[in-house]
Amino acid sequence: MKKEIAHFFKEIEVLLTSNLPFVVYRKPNEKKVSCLAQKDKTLNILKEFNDSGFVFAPFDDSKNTVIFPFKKCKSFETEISFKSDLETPQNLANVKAKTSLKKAQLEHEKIVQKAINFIISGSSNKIVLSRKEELISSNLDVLVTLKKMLNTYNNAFVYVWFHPQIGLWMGATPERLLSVSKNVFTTMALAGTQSYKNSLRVNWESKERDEQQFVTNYILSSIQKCVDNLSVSNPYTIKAGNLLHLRTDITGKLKETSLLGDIVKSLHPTPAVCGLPKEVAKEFILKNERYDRAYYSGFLGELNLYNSTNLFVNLRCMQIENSVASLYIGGGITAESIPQNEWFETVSKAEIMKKVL
Ligand SMILES: C=C(O[C@H]1C=CC=C(C(=O)O)[C@@H]1O)C(=O)O
Repeated sequence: MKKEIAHFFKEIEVLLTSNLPFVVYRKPNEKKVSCLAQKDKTLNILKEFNDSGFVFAPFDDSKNTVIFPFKKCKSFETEISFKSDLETPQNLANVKAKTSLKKAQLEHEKIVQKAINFIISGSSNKIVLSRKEELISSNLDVLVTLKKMLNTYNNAFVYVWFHPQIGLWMGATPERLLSVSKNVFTTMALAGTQSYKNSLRVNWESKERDEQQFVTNYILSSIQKCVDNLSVSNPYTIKAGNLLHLRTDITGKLKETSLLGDIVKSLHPTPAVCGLPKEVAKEFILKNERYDRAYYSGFLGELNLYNSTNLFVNLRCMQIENSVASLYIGGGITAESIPQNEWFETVSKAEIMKKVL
């Protein structure tokens, strides 16, 4: 059901106080903002990839994926323009760091160096390492933050997701895990980062080219058996907020015998968020990152909803608990990485969420 913009956000405001599970989201470059609100507080776990609803999956693929089943939800939507004109009153949030950044920098650079040594020893080609940055933010208004994300990040998948047993997550991710519509399959290899300085015409160093090529190769080998008529673009530069990334688009036709669940399982987690070989990198991450990634670098989105599947990788995201906003940020490490540069990359990525707080 389509609603007026003001009416739509009024309903979201009511949902935010209701303690019922819901998600509000807008797909990249679309005007439609959708809401799916579950009618009860059950925590529904995804069992089959032919279910229909909105899924929310953690990084660790041995853990459960949550689904808001379409049948148990009410859904409504609105349309906003591309002119970024949602009114956002001054956000009165008073944001400050909870822990010392200097200490976080030392810790991050230490595990990056450990990963570089591990890679140089021949055990792995690439490992994606991340960290969590906690901010104290009194007076944070989730609705204002959502509107700011919608205004600022047109080409991202923007969302707010809530379940009373899990909490509230929000983000603006530039990375599509996969889309399937009428057997047409689309995915992307996204990696490599540099700051945006008023131009998309930039030079990419071998470190970034290599880390992105690892992702492309991995995706192609994972989907080869399931997809016909594969078409692969050349890597090109895209803008995501204050950052630039390298991206390769991959499309094809799903074979009739291919199962969506098998494809998702073979893709996730891709080397854009985990590394190569996948199991070795995952083990390194779970052992060495000193925190739980939870839903950061998992995936989320529409599963068999309105005749298509649109899943995104949960990046540039944060979790809001009481007055603490936890930002999750990471980057790909290869043999050529320099620990201090990797730290600054996470600092730049953190800006994407800080800008909307
Ligand atoms: C892991 C993240 O970004 C991934 C996506 C794009 C570029 C990346 C990079 O340059 O390392 C990462 O692979 C993150 O934002 O937390």
